[in-house]
This record gives sequence, C-alpha cells and structure tokens, in this order.
Amino acid sequence: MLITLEGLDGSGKTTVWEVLREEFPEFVFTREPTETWYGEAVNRSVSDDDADSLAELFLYTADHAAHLSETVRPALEDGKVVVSDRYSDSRYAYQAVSIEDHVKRPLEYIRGVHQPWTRPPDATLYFEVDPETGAARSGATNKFEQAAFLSQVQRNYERLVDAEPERFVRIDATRSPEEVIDSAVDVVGRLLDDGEERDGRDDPDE
Ligand SMILES: Nc1ncnc2c1ncn2[C@@H]1O[C@H](COP(=O)(O)OP(=O)(O)OP(=O)(O)O)[C@@H](O)[C@H]1O
Ligand SMILES: Cc1cn([C@H]2C[C@H](O)[C@@H](COP(=O)(O)O)O2)c(=O)[nH]c1=O
Repeated sequence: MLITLEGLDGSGKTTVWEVLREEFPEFVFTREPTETWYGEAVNRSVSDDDADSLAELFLYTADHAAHLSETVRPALEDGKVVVSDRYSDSRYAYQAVSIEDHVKRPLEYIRGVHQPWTRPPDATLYFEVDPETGAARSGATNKFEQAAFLSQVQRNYERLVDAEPERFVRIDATRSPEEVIDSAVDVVGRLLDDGEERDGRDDPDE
C-alpha cells in the first residue's frame, strides 16, 4: 500500500511523517524531493528565483521517476507499506501554478506526463491549512512559500480532492500538532485495517 502526505508548505506533513516513522517502524518512509542527486538538483532549482519553471517541472518529474524505480516500486513489490512525504500530487498542485503561462490546462498536462508510468497512491492524507498559516509556519523562505502562490496551489489541491474523494482523507491541520498527529495516526491505522480486511476477503483459503 502506498500512502502519501500532501498539503501546502507549513501544513505539518513532515512533523506527522516523523511521528508515523516511530509508530510504524515496519513501513518504508520516503519523501519528495528525494535525498539523491536528483533531489539535490530540484532543491537547487527551488532556491533559484529565476529558475525556468518548465525545466523545474521536469527536474521534479525526473526525481519522481528515480524515486519510483529505486525506492517505491521495490518496497511495494516486497509487500511493504510505503509512506511518502509529498509525491505526484505536489507536482499537479504546485507546478500547475508555476507553468500556467507556458501551457494550456497545466494540471491536466502534468497529469498526462505522469499517467503512463507513475504509480498512483492508494490513499492520501491532505493536511489542510490556509495559505497565510502555511506561509507563516514555513518561514516564507522561498518562492513557493508565499501566501499568494500557496492560495493558487490550494485551489489545485481542492480540484484534486474533488476529482478523487475516495483517495483523499482531509485532516484539519490548523489544530495543535498533538491533535493533527492523533488524527493522522488514526487514519493510517484504519487504512491498514481496511487493507488487511480486503486481503482476507481476497484470500481463497480464508
Ligand atoms: N499543527 C501545528 N501547529 C503549529 N505549528 C506546527 C504544526 N505542525 C507543524 N508545525 C510547525 O510548522 C513548521 C512547519 O512544519 P512541517 O515542516 O512539519 O511542515 P511541512 O508541511 O512538512 O512543510 P514543508 O512542505 O514546507 O516542508 C515547523 O516549525 C513545525 O514545528
Ligand atoms: C515534491 C514537490 C515539491 N514542491 C515544492 C514544495 C516545497 O515548497 C518544495 C520542497 O518541498 P519540501 O516538502 O518543503 O521539502 O518543493 C513542488 O513544487 N513540486 C513537487 O513536486
């Protein structure tokens, strides 16, 4: 099972991901941008205000491709639960804003680039905060962590959630870290129980 954590900068995904890592040590924990040279290239681009936005989309996409082949697919084939702090929806939500002057229907375009080869998540925890809170919590240190930009990203996340309500679980991330963490741990526990129930039903020996 592939579980992803998504939301605006500063929504508290990494805080939750670190706690999940302690609660579920048997899972594989990973993230995008990755900690590989592909991810380093992405981070260089993120910190460059003048980076070409289309080039940046393809750097993120290259990082995703390597992430899939080197980490996500092998772990899933091994029967592991994988939890990724950001994944393809981050591209659909963020780069659909940054490339909107270059491409018509940017969200659909980016999905189309991924669709033939990506592995969609089974479930996505969407940490909801308003853009002002996200920007303030993240420190507004780069071009993405600005309330005006994040408000457009939020609109794209809403479109993604509306399109696939069965995949996304909304988590009110404006609450205290303890409350957000409790909700996320509950959701992951439930996803696990549902998965085991489904596997039991699929097993002809059961
Ligand atoms: N529920 C919360 N309430 C208040 N502050 C929080 C909460 N969750 C996290 N924080 C704080 O907000 C900051 C950003 O948190 P975190 O790094 O977990 O967010 P993130 O969604 O992973 O951000 P990014 O996408 O920018 O990496 C940190 O200083 C963290 O301690
Ligand atoms: C995966 C991914 C990330 N981003 C943005 C979101 C953040 O502003 C930065 C770095 O991510 P982090 O969680 O703060 O480490 O990159 C993006 O625009 N598109 C993506 O696909």
